[in-house]
Amino acid sequence: MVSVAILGAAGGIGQPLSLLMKLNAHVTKLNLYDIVNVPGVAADISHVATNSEVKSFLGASKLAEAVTGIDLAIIPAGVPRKPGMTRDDLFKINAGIVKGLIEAIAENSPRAFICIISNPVNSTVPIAAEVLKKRGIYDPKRLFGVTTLDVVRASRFVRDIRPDVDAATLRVPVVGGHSGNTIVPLLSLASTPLDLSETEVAELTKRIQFGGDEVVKAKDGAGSATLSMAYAGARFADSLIRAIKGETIVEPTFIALAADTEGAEQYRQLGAGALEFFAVPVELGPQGVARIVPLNGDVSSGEREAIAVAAEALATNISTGVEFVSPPTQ
Ligand SMILES: NC(=O)c1ccc[n+]([C@@H]2O[C@H](COP(=O)([O-])OP(=O)(O)OC[C@H]3O[C@@H](n4cnc5c(N)ncnc54)[C@H](O)[C@@H]3O)[C@@H](O)[C@H]2O)c1
Ligand SMILES: O=C(O)C[C@H](O)C(=O)O
Repeated sequence: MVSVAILGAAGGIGQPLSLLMKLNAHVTKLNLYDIVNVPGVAADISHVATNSEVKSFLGASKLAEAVTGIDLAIIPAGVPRKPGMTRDDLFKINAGIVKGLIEAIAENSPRAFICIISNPVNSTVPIAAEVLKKRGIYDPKRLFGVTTLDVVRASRFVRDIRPDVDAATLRVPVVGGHSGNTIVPLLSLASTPLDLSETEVAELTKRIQFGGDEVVKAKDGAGSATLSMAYAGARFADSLIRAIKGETIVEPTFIALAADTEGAEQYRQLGAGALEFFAVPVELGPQGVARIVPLNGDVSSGEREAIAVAAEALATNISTGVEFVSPPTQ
């Protein structure tokens, strides 16, 4: 029995993500919540011949009910980028949306696992943590910023220049955060040695860091990645659900390093320093984060420099999120 709520279910990500979660055989209850259009989406998806029960929740008055009795909330609610915008430009609108949704989850399903897709992830995850801390129910093992799309892109973009590599099984650890130069792919530690030239590493790194921009540009004002994100979000949610049921699965995700203080140490020394949140490879288990997985070798000097750049930007993104909920006292 796994009950999942998708908040922002009628959106560009929400719709295909809801469909993919309907296809997930572990899911028994699927609550679809949005402030517009969700009855049609839920009616449509409810006809798919799997055993889960789909319910529609439209508007703020239904939010509490949508998140009552759930094991897992997946949150793609909020506005996407248009050309020329950074993810940080979304903060003004999305910060308040995420805060409100987390408050409802905290009130009605305080032990639910929470996966945040809404951008800027580097700040919306700290917002969520702060809301949960204020309520005294924060468990860093149960809160995740979904960075799976960066890992998915890394595997696929490597294949573009190494056609002998299997994009579906190649794993490139991606650490840091989820925006521009906070995204740090560790190509030197890919699951298959890639033997890349310096130029190839530089070009691939840049493409992985700014892969989102390719989609924003191609959609030309109609939003950002939705279908690849739904795939990535469904993959992360499936991994988490299977881990809750007892499988051991590793996925990179943006979490509180406090979730595994011992495992975090290697990443702190690599450049995460005192940052509260960082994307790291995480072994998932029945309680969420089971442990932070150590890297399987030494990072290159270029990767170490990229982590330092990421850490500086992340420090600002994280405090912007924290201070949105807990403004500093003068
Ligand atoms: N983490 C990632 O890798 C990643 C990847 C792609 C997109 N994103 C982010 O995901 C978010 C959604 O993108 P999209 O393309 O689906 O946007 P979209 O505009 O197509 O859909 C967003 C949905 O959220 C709903 N919404 C707005 N306010 C809400 C509220 N208070 N409660 C519930 N639902 C609400 C809207 O009605 C809409 O249906 C954006 O912030 C985008 O930047 C993140
Ligand atoms: O690029 C965006 O704004 C959406 C998302 O974060 C992505 O990486 O595709």
